[in-house]
Amino acid sequence: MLPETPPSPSDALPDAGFGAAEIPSGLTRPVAGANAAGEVSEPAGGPAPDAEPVATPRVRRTRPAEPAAAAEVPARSRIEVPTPSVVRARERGRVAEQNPVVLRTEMLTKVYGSTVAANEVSFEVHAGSLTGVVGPNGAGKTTTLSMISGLLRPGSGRVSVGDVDVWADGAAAKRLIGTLPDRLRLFDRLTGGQLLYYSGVLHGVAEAEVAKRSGELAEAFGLESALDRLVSDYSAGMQKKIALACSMIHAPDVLVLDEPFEAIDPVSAANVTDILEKYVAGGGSVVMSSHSLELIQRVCDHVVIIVDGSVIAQGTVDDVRDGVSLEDRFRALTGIDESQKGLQWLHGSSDSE
Ligand SMILES: Nc1ncnc2c1ncn2[C@@H]1O[C@H](COP(=O)(O)OP(=O)(O)OP(=O)(O)O)[C@@H](O)[C@H]1O
Repeated sequence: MLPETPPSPSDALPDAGFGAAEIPSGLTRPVAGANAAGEVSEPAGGPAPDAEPVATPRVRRTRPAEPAAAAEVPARSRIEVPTPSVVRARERGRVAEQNPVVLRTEMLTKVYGSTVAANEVSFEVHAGSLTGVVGPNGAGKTTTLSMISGLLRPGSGRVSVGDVDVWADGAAAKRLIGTLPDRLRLFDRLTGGQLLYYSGVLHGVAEAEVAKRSGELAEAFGLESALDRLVSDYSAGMQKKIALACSMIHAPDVLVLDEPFEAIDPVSAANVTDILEKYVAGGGSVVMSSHSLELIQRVCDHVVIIVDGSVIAQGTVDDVRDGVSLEDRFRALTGIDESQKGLQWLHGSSDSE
């Protein structure tokens, strides 16, 4: 039963032990080739792109032990320089290519009257990969992501997560997929805590585990103090964050996120990036759309470019951008500069001249 007051993070988690940007340990997933410490190595047998999804036990991350004694502290402490996201993404892209395919779209098509919103869209996502889906307005990104996450029935084509056909076995697929849909339609007369509670139990997570994960997710997304408030009273960015948290609470294999960074402030965006990077480092996979090509280039290891419903380029970010910035590549592929040429009346002299 739903508690009248949703479980407070502090009640549920006496000492969760996670920093503000740390993803809850229960949400990490195994990666093919990961050792007990969660480090990834290439499989001995080489690439296995069509292998079944990973079924090894989850990788649990533990805190390193405290230094035993002051005498162990080196005379001059080393300054830790964090690896930039872009370097991590490049390395992750290489490793992910060796991992099994967890998500596959095959010839996904959706037609509205005379508009072909998605035209035979086919691509694959490997375990441990962060894939960006980009394209101009109206290109078909939301249509494609909605068909992947089981929210919009394709006209034709197939989408599978592991060996589950999303449109043949929706219930099984929804346990494997976490979704942040376009145009959030949240049950906003619930509190944030209640929304997390329902998202968890409706995905079959045990109540005690939901309480634990809710606390950890609220802490990770900086929403601890907002859990007792109605979601309708949240700001746009807070609503996005609670929706993201809800998409993760059942520790899915794949996150399908439509513009997860929209309306989120820069500090929170860095925090969300960190959460997503840790999720994929634990073996999860993310497919997300964004209009920020700078963000996609920095954070994602793979990219799919869709124009007029069709995939016009896909692969690792480095392969697709081919030595120039992703934005320059995108402009060249989509001809977006060309489409602006007819606006001289706006850019130049006034009508009265
Ligand atoms: N329910 C609908 N009925 C009719 N046409 C639709 C419907 N949904 C989407 N479309 C059309 O399908 C095309 C693709 O839309 P979609 O929302 O997938 O694009 P998008 O790439 O997500 O765009 P944006 O970047 O603006 O969010 C557009 O031409 C859109 O007008």
